[in-house]
Amino acid sequence: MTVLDDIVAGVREDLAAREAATPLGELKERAARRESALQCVARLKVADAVTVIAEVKRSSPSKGALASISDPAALAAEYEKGGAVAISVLTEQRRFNGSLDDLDAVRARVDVPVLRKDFVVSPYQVWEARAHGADLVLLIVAALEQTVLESLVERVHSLGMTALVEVHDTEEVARAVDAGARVIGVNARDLRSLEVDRTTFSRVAPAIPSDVVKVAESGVRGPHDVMDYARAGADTVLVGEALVTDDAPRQSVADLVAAGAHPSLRAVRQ
Ligand SMILES: O=C(O)c1ccccc1NCC(=O)[C@H](O)[C@H](O)COP(=O)(O)O
Repeated sequence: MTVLDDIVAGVREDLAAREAATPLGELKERAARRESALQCVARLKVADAVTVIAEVKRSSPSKGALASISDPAALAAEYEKGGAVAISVLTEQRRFNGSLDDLDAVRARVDVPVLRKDFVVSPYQVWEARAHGADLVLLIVAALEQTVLESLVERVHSLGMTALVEVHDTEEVARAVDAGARVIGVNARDLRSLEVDRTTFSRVAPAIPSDVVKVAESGVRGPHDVMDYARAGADTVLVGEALVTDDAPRQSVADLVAAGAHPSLRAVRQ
């Protein structure tokens, strides 16, 4: 069993408990009372700059505890002030110590789009995401059969949200495109081995169609990595560990945003 298989097995158990506690009809009513989801594509991909998605991440299978984050909304507000175009909130409980309460708190505090970052395997979790105010939902190709992936992308988009479809190789890019992805994330972290290889993006991104937003996920340690991902064609970068372990997250986000807008990148981005 890979790490990803193990995480998904735990997610399915927790999901069954929530489904027993809250009927889908109730979730749909809550979702209907929410304001419409924010449109994300034009916010993630802007002219002349690589944008930054900042993540609320307490722990991870690869590193264990990273940060206690007693007030995820306050951290998200700092990220927003630093210039993050979206906030990623890990809601998986067992391995990342996240929750839907974190998503609620962040949603209530920030005006930028919020990503539900979890291991989504069922339409129920997509409705949950909308009911809790998410604008973006992560779908991991490696965790989903193609027909399930296609139906989840369709469900995310039909609820007005945007699917961030995560891949790790060019075969998965083809599956993501076939499923209708408008935003594709290339994860430098192999979810089976947990190894981080920052060259993954430059190898995989050329297979992504030009009209699809390209997200470079994982492994950003500082501004130089943002610039490397920008040179390799990223439209936006998703950063977790480097920000939650930093004493000055607002300034750190601002530094990454400044790197993404560095004048030397304009030539490569045209
Ligand atoms: O972070 C992990 O160890 C991990 C393990 C297994 C599945 C997913 C995992 N992380 C989720 C992510 O993709 C990252 O949180 C995100 O891309 C930010 O990465 P980083 O900046 O390296 O924290």
